[in-house]
Amino acid sequence: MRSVKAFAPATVANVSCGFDILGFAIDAMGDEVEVRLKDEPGLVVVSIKGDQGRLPYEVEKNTCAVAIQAMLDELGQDVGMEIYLKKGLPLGSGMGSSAASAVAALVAANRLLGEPFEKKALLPFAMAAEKVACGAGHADNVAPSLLGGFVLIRDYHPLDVIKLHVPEGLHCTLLHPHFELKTSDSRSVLRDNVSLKHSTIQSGNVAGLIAGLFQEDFELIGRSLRDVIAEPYRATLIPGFYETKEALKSAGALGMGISGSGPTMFALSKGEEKSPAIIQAAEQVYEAIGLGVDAYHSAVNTRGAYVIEEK
Ligand SMILES: Nc1ncnc2c1ncn2[C@@H]1O[C@H](COP(=O)(O)OP(=O)(O)O)[C@@H](O)[C@H]1O
Ligand SMILES: N[C@@H](CCOP(=O)(O)O)C(=O)O
Repeated sequence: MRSVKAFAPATVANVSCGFDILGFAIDAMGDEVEVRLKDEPGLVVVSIKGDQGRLPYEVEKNTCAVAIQAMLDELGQDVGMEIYLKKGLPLGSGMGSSAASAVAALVAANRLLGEPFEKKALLPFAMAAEKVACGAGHADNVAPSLLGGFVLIRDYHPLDVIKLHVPEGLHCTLLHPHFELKTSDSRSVLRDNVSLKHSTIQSGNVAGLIAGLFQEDFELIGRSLRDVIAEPYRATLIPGFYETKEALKSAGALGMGISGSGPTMFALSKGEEKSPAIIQAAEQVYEAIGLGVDAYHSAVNTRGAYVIEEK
C-alpha cells in the first residue's frame, strides 16, 4: 500500500493588524499526517493521536478529510485513502491547529496522486476545511502553513496570496495560557462594521508592518502591531491580556498581540535573546492570575509544509 507522510507548521494569523489577511509560520511545532492509498474508494480517518480523544473521525468534520475530499472533488476522482493524524498542536489555541491538519493532509495526498496541483493551488481545499472547523474559510492560517514565511492575502475573490520578505533574525515567542478558545466563539464577538477612523488606523498599520518586513526595520514592525478591529473585543476573552502586553514591552518585545483568535499571544523580537525575559514576564502575570502558561519560541518558518516520508 503506497503512503506519504507530511508535516505542516503552526501559524500566527492576523499578526495584530491584518485580520484574516496576514499570517506567518513558526518552526516550533506542527501536525503530521500520513495518507495511504486503499483499494476501495472513499476516505477513512483511521487514527488520531495527541488529541486526548477529542477530534472527530467523521470525514465531513475532520479537517484532514474535508480538505482531501475537496481536492478529489475538484479532480473528479474517487480515490480511496486512509488518514493517520498525529496532532502536535493544542486544540483551540490560536496557533492554527485545524489548518495544520488540513495542510499536512493535502500535501501528503497531493504527492500520493503524483502532484496534480502545485502547492499554492491547494489553498482553496484547505480553506474549505477551515470553513468546516470554524464557520469561515479564512486563509491566514492555511496559507502560511502551506507556503511558509509571512503571507498576505491581498484578496479572497479571486484569491490573491503574496509571500512577503522575512527579515533575518525576526523571532517569535508564543504564550499559551491554559484554556481553550474556539475560533468560532472568538469570531462571534467581533462587529460587522468598522468606523472610518479605525479603518484608517488599521490600514496604516498593515502598510507599516509590510514596509517594516521589507525594509528589515524592526522598530517599524513592532509599532505596527496595533489592532483596533479585533483585539478590543477579543482581549476581554483573555484574562491578563493587557497586563501581559505591558509586561512584554518592558521585557523587550518589539510588540505583541493575540495569535489568531487566541488565547495564545505572540511577541516579536529581534533575535532570540529577549525570549527568556519575555517568557518570564508572561509567567509572572499568569502566576498572579492563577493560570498556567506554556511558552514556545521560534524563528519564522520559511519552508512551510513538506513531505517527511514516502513509501
Ligand atoms: N484535524 C483537526 N485538528 C483540529 N481541529 C479540528 C480538526 N478537525 C476538525 N477540527 C475541529 O475544528 C475546531 C477547532 O478549530 P479552531 O477553533 O479553529 O481551533 P484552532 O485555532 O486550534 O485551529 C474544533 O471544533 C475541532 O473539532
Ligand atoms: N483570522 C482568523 C484566524 C484564526 O486563527 P486560529 O489559529 O485561532 O484558528 C481569526 O482571527 O478568526
